[in-house]
Amino acid sequence: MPGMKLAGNIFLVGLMGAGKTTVGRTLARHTGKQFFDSDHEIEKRTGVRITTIFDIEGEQRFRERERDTIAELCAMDNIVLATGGGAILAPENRQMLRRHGTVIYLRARIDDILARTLHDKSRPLLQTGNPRARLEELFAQRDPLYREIADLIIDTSHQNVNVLIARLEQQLAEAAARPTSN
Ligand SMILES: Nc1ncnc2c1ncn2[C@@H]1O[C@H](COP(=O)(O)OP(=O)(O)OP(=O)(O)O)[C@@H](O)[C@H]1O
Ligand SMILES: O=C(O)C1=C[C@@H](O)[C@@H](O)[C@H](O)C1
Ligand SMILES: [Mg+2]
Repeated sequence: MPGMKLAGNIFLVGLMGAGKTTVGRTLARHTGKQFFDSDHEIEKRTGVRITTIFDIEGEQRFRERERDTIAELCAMDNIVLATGGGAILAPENRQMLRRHGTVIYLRARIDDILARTLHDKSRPLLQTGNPRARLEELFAQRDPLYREIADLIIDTSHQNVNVLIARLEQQLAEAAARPTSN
């Protein structure tokens, strides 16, 4: 729904391969907001890929970089932000995202995520012998956290990206028209 008006920031959360980057770019174009991706910002700042940060510094240091980056991006206005899949692990990030914008949880089935990420080596947490088991663990741990902060939950399975975005924009417009309940 190009031209739709929805004030403020929109934050996309969800597992790797849920479509945050893909959906976020288009949503930003349709809403006239600036698009950011926290993973890309971290890569820009460090000058290296996420996998390299994991290899050299470890996941914990990556999470610190991610926290700093999320805090800076949350201080902006009128942006669409695709967050890293694990950004919601830190309670500070969850609080920050809730406070500073509308949070959309893109929910995907494990089978879809496996298919979408099969040939992509850029996600260090999936470079294991059994990516399905890893994804099941991540889903069990994170689904409640994504839900905890979500204003909207969108199921992305069996959805062509364009249809998905149209539905998402319709729900956002409906949510914006409703009196706030929280
Ligand atoms: N609804 C969809 N249907 C089919 N393919 C999709 C859909 N959404 C995204 N994809 C494809 O899945 C892949 C992963 O999408 P994307 O990179 O946007 O996910 P992400 O949530 O940003 O992942 P990450 O957390 O790892 O950055 C891309 O190749 C994208 O084209
Ligand atoms: O799910 C995760 O923990 C991650 C997802 C990606 O977006 C990257 O932030 C990184 O690969 C870690
Ligand atoms: Mg992404």
